[in-house]
Amino acid sequence: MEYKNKLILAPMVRVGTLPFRLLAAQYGADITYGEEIIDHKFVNCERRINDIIGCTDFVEKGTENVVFRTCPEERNRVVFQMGSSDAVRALTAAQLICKDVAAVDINMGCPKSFSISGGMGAALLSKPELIHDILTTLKRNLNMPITCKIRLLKSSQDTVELARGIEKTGVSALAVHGREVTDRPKDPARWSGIADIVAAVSIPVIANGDVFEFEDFERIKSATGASSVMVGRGALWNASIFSPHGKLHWVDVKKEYVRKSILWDNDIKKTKYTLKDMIGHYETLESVEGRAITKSETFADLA
Ligand SMILES: Cc1cc2nc3c(=O)[nH]c(=O)nc-3n(C[C@H](O)[C@H](O)[C@H](O)COP(=O)(O)O)c2cc1C
Repeated sequence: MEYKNKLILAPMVRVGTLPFRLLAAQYGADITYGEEIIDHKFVNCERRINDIIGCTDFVEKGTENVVFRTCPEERNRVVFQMGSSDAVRALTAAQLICKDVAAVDINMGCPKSFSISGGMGAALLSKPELIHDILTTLKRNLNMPITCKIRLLKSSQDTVELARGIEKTGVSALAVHGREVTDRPKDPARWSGIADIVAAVSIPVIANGDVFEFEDFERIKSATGASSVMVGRGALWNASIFSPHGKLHWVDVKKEYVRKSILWDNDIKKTKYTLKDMIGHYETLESVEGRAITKSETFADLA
């Protein structure tokens, strides 16, 4: 997969399932990341072809719990993002998925306590040897692009050193969320921190943070020098941000998301979470619609 000059849907837990990824791609996203999946969970999954819906499922053994659902249409643009703290386990998980996705990414930015306490996500940022171990193990054993997503460290020098170390592992690209681990989402992303990394490495850097309008794609590219751009909340609130023809009204995007969720039999809880975040950005969830979504238990209720 080529990482230059791409518009990319960011990995988002509960949001980045198959219907949302297809939604973003329909509006113009070139590459779509799945929600982070923890390797511990994934190694206990089995691959099943789902002929009824026309997709491929990875289901927790002994259950009907679909951990990851994909379909041939997105094969060449979907990135499987994984949480891991162990090279061998990461490889075992990646080997299960490698034929069904375009690339595998390791999450090195998640600040949540379950990630940090498990040695995953942002915990990796202070363990360059483990980063090296995980990325080189994946790189050597899989014939597909391997990438990772990091946050900024406290000093630009440390971040640049980290990025150079990551580049040496042979990854195909490096996604940089322009915030530090302790920053909150409302704190402005530091595009200058991303620019420092772009100047120091020669692999494609994917710039991420505070892209909310189509025009921001060019703004962040010229501010950072990055070749590609990744969007999180801007896409969650209106996935048509990727369209060069201008954003659609968010209500139309919401309807299309519900339609796709039904079509692909998405996890109802994840659809509800995504819808509430989407709607909550524009209006109160105390509305008739907001309360009805909260109460709904099935797609029939939601529809
Ligand atoms: C609901 C939600 C879930 C997220 N889940 C993940 C995740 O699974 N993996 C990850 O690397 N980042 C995750 N993030 C962070 C985003 O990928 C992105 O780095 C962050 O939102 C900054 O980009 P933005 O300013 O465009 O929103 C999540 C963000 C949101 C809002």
